[in-house]
Amino acid sequence: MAVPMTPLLKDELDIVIPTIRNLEFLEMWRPYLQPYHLIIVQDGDPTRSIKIPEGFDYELYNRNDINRILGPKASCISFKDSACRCFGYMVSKKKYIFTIDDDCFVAKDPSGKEINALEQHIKNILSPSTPFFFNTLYDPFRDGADFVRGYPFSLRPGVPTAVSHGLWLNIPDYDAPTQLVKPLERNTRYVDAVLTIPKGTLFPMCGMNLTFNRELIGPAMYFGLMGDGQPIGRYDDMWAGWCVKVICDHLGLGVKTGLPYIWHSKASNPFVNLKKEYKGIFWQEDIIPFFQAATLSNEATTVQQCYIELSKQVKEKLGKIDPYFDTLSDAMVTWIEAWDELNPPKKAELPNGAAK
Ligand SMILES: O=c1ccn([C@@H]2O[C@H](COP(=O)(O)OP(=O)(O)O[C@H]3O[C@@H](CO)[C@H](O)[C@H]3O)[C@@H](O)[C@H]2O)c(=O)[nH]1
Ligand SMILES: [Mn+2]
Repeated sequence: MAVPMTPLLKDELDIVIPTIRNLEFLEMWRPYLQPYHLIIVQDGDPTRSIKIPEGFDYELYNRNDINRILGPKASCISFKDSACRCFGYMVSKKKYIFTIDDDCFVAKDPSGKEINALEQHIKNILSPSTPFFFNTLYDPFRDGADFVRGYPFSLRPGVPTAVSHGLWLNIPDYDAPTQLVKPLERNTRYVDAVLTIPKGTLFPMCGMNLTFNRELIGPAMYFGLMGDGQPIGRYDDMWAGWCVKVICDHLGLGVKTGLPYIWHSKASNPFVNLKKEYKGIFWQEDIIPFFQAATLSNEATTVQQCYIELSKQVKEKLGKIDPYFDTLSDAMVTWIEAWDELNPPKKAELPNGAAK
């Protein structure tokens, strides 16, 4: 009798969902996600109870839990913004994270077959990336592909993959101005490709359909301070992506984008989004050059050290744009302190294995 396959990374991966809604969307994902542990970060009013379909193994955190667990350090976790999801990354004890929004459903490929997005993310994250030399036949580690002629053999082993960035059919992740001028545009284009984002190139990381190796890059996955009381929104994942890419480039880690697709069903309100994004749209004309020019010292060999160095540069170079960046820089430090408090180095990682 065939032994049922154990789902890949079943005990090494958590699924983080930020939500202000009930989670009936999980019904559609049940065949693919039920074997995995969920970390649900309930945003907004903690007295609301959200409905979670039967049969899922989960832990649920609301704002009261975040405040109880982090105390004053909870100030670095956004409130009333999907950025709160990063609390789930911090409390997880697993090696990998898959984060998905509650308005993202199972998409179909051009043949009409359902896409198991998590399975594709796992393939992406478990195979190497090629940031140092572009392979024109895309991801050489996919079935039916390889390195093309002229690709240096010395670079073919690739580097460990830290991030797998998936895409979206139907409602694309457009900013508010684009949404306003193209309200009816839907993404119907399924591109069967996975690409490594080359070293030295930034990208707009969307948190809707994202997987990462928590042990390689977790401490850099801070979704910047947004939402209640903050002058900006909908740049949480972008901020994380820029910090992550600079640190991945510094540490020789890879970031992939492309497959898998999910079906993004809900367009959030473009006018509300415009208000949230407004300052970010012009601030980013200074933020991007900052990250493009950012350098980290040779002494920065851990993600935490890299992140603290970045936070100092944020205060020094972006603080002059707006006091928000001073607050964000401090929040970046608080995030690392909270991360290290909840994730003390394992005994083996301590110098000569000394007990902490
Ligand atoms: O205050 C809030 C609002 C929403 N959430 C949860 O976060 C995700 C995304 O929410 P939604 O799908 O309504 O918004 P989008 O504009 O489509 O989100 C995309 O834009 C980015 C803005 O940061 C975001 O990262 C993308 O996913 C849902 O699960 C909501 O339930 C929340 O927790 N708090
Ligand atoms: Mn959405």
